[in-house]
Amino acid sequence: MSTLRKKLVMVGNGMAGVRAIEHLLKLAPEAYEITIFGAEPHPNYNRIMLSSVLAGGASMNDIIINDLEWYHSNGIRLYTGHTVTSIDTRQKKVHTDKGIEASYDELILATGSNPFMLPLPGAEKEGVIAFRDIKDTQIMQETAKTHRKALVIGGGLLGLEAARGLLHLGMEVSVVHIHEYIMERQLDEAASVMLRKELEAQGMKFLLKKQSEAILGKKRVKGLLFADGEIAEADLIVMAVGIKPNIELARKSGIEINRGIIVNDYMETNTPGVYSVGECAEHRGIAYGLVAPLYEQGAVLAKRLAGVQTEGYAGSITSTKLKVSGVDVFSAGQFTEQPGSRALRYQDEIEGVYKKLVIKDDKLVGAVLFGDTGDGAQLFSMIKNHENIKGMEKELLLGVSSDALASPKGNRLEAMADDEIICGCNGVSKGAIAEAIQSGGCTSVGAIKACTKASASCGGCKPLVEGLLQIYAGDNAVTVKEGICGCTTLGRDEIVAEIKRMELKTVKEVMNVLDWSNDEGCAKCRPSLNYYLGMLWPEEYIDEKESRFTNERYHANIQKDGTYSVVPRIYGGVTTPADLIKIAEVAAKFDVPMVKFTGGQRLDLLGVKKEDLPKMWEELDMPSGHAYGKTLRTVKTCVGSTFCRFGTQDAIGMGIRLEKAFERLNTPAKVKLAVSGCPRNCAEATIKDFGVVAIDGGWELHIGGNGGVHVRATDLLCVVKTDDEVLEWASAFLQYYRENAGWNERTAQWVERVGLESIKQALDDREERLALKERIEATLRLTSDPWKQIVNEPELRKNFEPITQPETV
Ligand SMILES: Cc1cc2nc3c(=O)[nH]c(=O)nc-3n(C[C@H](O)[C@H](O)[C@H](O)COP(=O)(O)OP(=O)(O)OC[C@H]3O[C@@H](n4cnc5c(N)ncnc54)[C@H](O)[C@@H]3O)c2cc1C
Ligand SMILES: NC(=O)c1ccc[n+]([C@@H]2O[C@H](COP(=O)([O-])OP(=O)(O)OC[C@H]3O[C@@H](n4cnc5c(N)ncnc54)[C@H](O)[C@@H]3O)[C@@H](O)[C@H]2O)c1
Ligand code: SF4
Ligand code: FES
Repeated sequence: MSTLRKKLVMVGNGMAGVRAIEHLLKLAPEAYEITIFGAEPHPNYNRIMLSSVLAGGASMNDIIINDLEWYHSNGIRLYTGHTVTSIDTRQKKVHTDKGIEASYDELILATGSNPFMLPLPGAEKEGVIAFRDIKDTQIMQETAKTHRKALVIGGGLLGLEAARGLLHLGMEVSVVHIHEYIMERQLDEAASVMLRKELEAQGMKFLLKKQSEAILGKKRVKGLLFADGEIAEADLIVMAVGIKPNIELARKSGIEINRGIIVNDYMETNTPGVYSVGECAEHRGIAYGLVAPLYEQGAVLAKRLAGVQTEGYAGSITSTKLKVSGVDVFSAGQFTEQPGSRALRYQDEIEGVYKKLVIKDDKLVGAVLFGDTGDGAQLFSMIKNHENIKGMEKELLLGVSSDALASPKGNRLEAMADDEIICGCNGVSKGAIAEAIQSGGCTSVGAIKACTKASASCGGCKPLVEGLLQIYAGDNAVTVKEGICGCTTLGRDEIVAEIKRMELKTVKEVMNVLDWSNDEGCAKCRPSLNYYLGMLWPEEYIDEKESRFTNERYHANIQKDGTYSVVPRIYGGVTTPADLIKIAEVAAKFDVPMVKFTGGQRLDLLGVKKEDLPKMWEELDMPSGHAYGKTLRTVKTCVGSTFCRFGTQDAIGMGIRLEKAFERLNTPAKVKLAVSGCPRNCAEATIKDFGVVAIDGGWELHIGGNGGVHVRATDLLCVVKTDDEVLEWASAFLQYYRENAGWNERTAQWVERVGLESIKQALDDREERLALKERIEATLRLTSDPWKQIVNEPELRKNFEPITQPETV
């Protein structure tokens, strides 16, 4: 090693510091003789992934970022298990607890944070730990083998990830949170409630608005006492109530500190030759606790040490993604409204999706996503780049398609600068990924992950990595089959095939036999399995109510204010004076705040209290309109030849016949039909899932249409002559859709995915059509009106009594 090299010493062998060294080695490999002291007995590892290790998604070996060979080959002297105890800033020397002394020309303090431990009486007992490092993770893994009850104090990112991991290890887990809403530092109330409900469905319990007072037990923890006098039993308590920058060494050495070690834009402390980077550093009043900003700091520090021109570090906007399998939560920037900003919200209780965008001066400044976080990375990029989004607000809120995100210059990804960071967790830029694809020959996300580490931690950047793969690898891009959710690697077709082959009959059995990673499943797989099992075994399978969304469990559409709606079935949109009088009387008797005609030609009684639902249905004595859930909704008709002078066929008669044939049918997603009496198509049949349009001497049958956000016109399936043929084709089409589409896949998406020709081919053969018709009729014969059942069974009526416990989704 050259004696001309300056001596660089780093205290702390964690993610931020070593990242800065990696950069420095690229910029000036010969400039320094480097020595690193790390208190932990390990080489640099990915702390972020401890959550995955706990939840069974990675092993300890997977999380090593730089192995000992890396230090060796880069000429770095590494002291693991050494804590630096003092710095002599005048002599420029550091000392460790094991008696080592090292002199430096430049010193980096990268000491990270310490977990904040609540100073409760009894906090020193055995079984009370934090969740910060490999040692803590190992203690949790070991404890789960011999003990059952775990309490996690703190419902933030770390607490929830710890709790999910402990559930995976088979423990009973309750999260103790001081506020009413979990993750209040990242989420608004709506998203927080949705998250809690989903985690409850996965088996996690919550003790909210609880102030911990003392830890009980003799040598080992036995329980936790709260300020309200209640006690929760515990064999293990994990504290996850935040972190505090590790500044003790700096304080003792006279380096300027506040909450963290104070640094300027070049990561310099007030002491010449001493720098700080990572969670221990405080820049412009902020000490960050996420890796993306720390990596940005590291890049600036490396340039400074290498003598490369840099504009300095100007602070970061941050984004977070909860790493819990089966739960998609994303938060970025300023997620609450402030004076001068406004928020746009979208909530779909049925799909379990919530989106909120906060906009200021026509720029996106913050976002919260729950249930569908696919757009998170793109939205975050728009926030960071202060892009003007005027005119794009609606598209951004309603499921961003790549078109909506296309910048005026073309695709946003293409327009991004090469040095823009794509993977915040691992600090990987667009340029690095492009190079891995173009020069490194990577053709899949897995290969890019192995080569650059992009998408190796929280996975939030995966959609962007996939996008870059499409741009740079084009047709060579290998898309890897995805599981239906994070609980399994199996796709829809494999699961259905295995259920059939092994004759699996319950949701639990499927999860056990097919090796689900989450014992309780998640909001995506539970309802999917419930549907597939019901579709495959109509006679034996008993619908699992807990696998359904609120609307389907209460057979009513929940409204934004928590009330419900009542929609009786009105076949083909045709009613009678007697039915209208009955509806009006019930609406008046129960003080229904609003009665509205729906787009599906029926009457919607809105604002109904849950407890009134059974009584109202009893008095109405009409079939349920199923205006909720995944089933046949309406059959819209025009007046057809009955009254219209253009009509060539009886559209009303055909509509009523279809609605009576398929009402109560369970389908992968909601299904709407329409019948028009001539090609003028007044019933808008060509934007329905199954549309029937009269022509001279017969009917055109159309499939795969959709109104709403993503409008799609139907494809023509065939032309038939008789009414019976319409029924035959409709039956065959609907059953084929039931048997082949993914749960929650509308016919429009399904037709696009499998192609019109494949459906035509499958239905072309009459024998096959009749077999499908026979199967749908067998299923339909087993259905009954849900409200008739509820009205007549006192046990079922009890579900509608007011409840005080939170509902689970
Ligand atoms: C379980 C878990 C999950 C996380 N998930 C995410 C995530 O998904 N996304 C995200 O952005 N962030 C996440 N974080 C936060 C992220 O891990 C930290 O922000 C990051 O590790 C901080 O890096 P650092 O180098 O500043 O500190 P650290 O990684 O803590 O490294 C500091 C090192 O310095 C050592 N040290 C301290 N004092 C001395 C001394 N005097 N002498 C020698 N050595 C010393 C410490 O032992 C430690 O090893 C997570 C954290 C945890 C614990
Ligand atoms: N997915 C991720 O990005 C991820 C995952 C894990 C950790 N981290 C990072 O690690 C650090 C530590 O995470 P954290 O969740 O501990 O910190 P945090 O500060 O984000 O959250 C702590 C939570 O504990 C709650 N709390 C505080 N005092 C309490 C008390 N007495 N009783 C009950 N609850 C109490 C707070 O209300 C808060 O919600 C953070 O910087 C975090 O960003 C990030
Ligand atoms: S679609 Fe034809 S038959 Fe039906 S109302 Fe319109 S014009 Fe009349
Ligand atoms: S942003 Fe977390 S893995 Fe890429």
